[in-house]
Amino acid sequence: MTGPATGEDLAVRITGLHKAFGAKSVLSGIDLEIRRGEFFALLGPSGTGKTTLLRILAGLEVPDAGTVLAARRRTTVYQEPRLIPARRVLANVTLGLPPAARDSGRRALAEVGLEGYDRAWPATLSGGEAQRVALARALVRDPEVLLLDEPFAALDALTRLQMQELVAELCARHRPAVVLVTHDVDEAVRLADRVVVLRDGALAVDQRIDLPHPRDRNSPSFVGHRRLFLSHLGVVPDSPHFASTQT
Ligand SMILES: Nc1ncnc2c1ncn2[C@@H]1O[C@H](COP(=O)(O)OP(=O)(O)OP(=O)(O)O)[C@@H](O)[C@H]1O
Repeated sequence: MTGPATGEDLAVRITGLHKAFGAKSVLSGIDLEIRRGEFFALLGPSGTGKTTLLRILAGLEVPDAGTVLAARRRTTVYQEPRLIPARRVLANVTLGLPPAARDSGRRALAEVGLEGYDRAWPATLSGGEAQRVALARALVRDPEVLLLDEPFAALDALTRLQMQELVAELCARHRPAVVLVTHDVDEAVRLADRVVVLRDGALAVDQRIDLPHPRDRNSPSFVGHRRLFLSHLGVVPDSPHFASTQT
């Protein structure tokens, strides 16, 4: 069953979650609680069920067994911006909302660095700008749970870093619970309060990251966390760089 989260502090509570596609078991007995305002990252090899878990949280997929309780206002940002080409930027941001939402739509655009883009057409935007619009569209809905499904994966490396900074800033200001699905270990360690590795249908590591923001990717603690997650992902950190920076 999927329903509203109980308990004042929790944004998500998952108990005994199972999901299979045909004969293939994808999630087997997941228990997970995510607090309000917590930035939670889910790492895992390709095909382990990260997106399936996110889709279950979004209410787009139904579990075979278990209980999924989640705060009511949930919004997803995907790898691709999913804008409607025939609608201008502001109309995309406020899609489905009453006309009075236009002011908050403009404010959300300003928050993502796109002040004055209200009347632009999606086709005229760069990939990074389009993804900023997708973030504004999520923001204007004031989500209690923000679901991020590899939102930076299609961007070039520099834009990705800029977007990570933007998301860190927005989430620190608005404090939704965030569930970030990513392959990028550094992204998870840069952004999250807590990182979980999903392997073979189960949660393999559940690690808090208490480093202050902004986080220095070269600090010994950052490097230590990176090594921990890489080892749980089955990547052996044996390069000279790793050997010289490990803690
Ligand atoms: N609707 C579906 N029908 C059948 N199989 C599915 C369906 N959705 C997902 N799967 C399968 O479930 C498994 C987990 O998929 P999922 O997309 O959740 O993994 P993932 O960890 O997000 O992978 P990636 O990191 O590559 O995006 C895969 O083997 C996938 O093929």
